[in-house]
Amino acid sequence: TRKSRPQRLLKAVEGKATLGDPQSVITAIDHFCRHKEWAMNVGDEKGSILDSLVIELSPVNVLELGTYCGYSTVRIARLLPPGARFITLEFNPDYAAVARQVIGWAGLEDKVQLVEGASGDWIPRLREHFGVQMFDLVFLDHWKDQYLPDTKQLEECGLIQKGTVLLADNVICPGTPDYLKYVRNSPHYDSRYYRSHLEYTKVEDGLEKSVFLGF
Ligand SMILES: Nc1ncc2ncn(CCCCCNC(=O)c3cc(-c4ccc(F)cc4)cc(O)c3O)c2n1
Ligand SMILES: [Mg+2]
Repeated sequence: TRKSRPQRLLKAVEGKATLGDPQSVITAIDHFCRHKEWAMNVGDEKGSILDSLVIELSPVNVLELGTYCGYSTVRIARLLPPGARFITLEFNPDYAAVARQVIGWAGLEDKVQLVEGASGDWIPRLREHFGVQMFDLVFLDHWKDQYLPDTKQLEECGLIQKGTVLLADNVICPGTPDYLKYVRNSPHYDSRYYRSHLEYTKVEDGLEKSVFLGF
């Protein structure tokens, strides 16, 4: 059977990137998505905003919801301080298989724990399974209608505490209206929109950064 798009994306990485060099993996994926086949990575424009926020925050405990091919996983992991821990959840086993290889090609496999499964099932188990107390940064990039229920579940499980930063992709396109309303109207979050474009296109999209102020 014909290879899937993630598998073709991986081939582009293997053909162009340098083993152990995260930047070359990022460049190879962006080139493939811009010139060969569009894919739903956060991309280079929003990726630069993501980079600057990770550098500024220097998070120790990071959670990513929705790994896909591991593009944002590599972007984040390459900037983390030594000793940081990064858990990324992926629902789709085919995406997860590709992401493991992309992360491996970047030489970042020791910094990332890729967990296969649905966020809703895993969030209540993160503390006892991984011994993580709270997250400094949560990057939301999975099903758009899951952003809000998962945020509420993270709050209830005490995995979001004062100072935790939620960074949400696609708040305009495809859009996450209920999540946006919640974080922008809640007195417990200080929210800010970083205007950008849908990856590899001229369509408007952006990232919403929401800092939890504590209950
Ligand atoms: N619960 C749970 N737990 C864990 C999980 N892991 C994966 N999933 C399922 C997530 C499936 C992929 C999510 N991402 C997107 O849908 C997405 C789409 C577009 C887009 C597409 C077409 C257009 F025309 C315009 C924009 C652009 C983006 O940047 C996107 O991120 C999970 N679910
Ligand atoms: Mg996205």
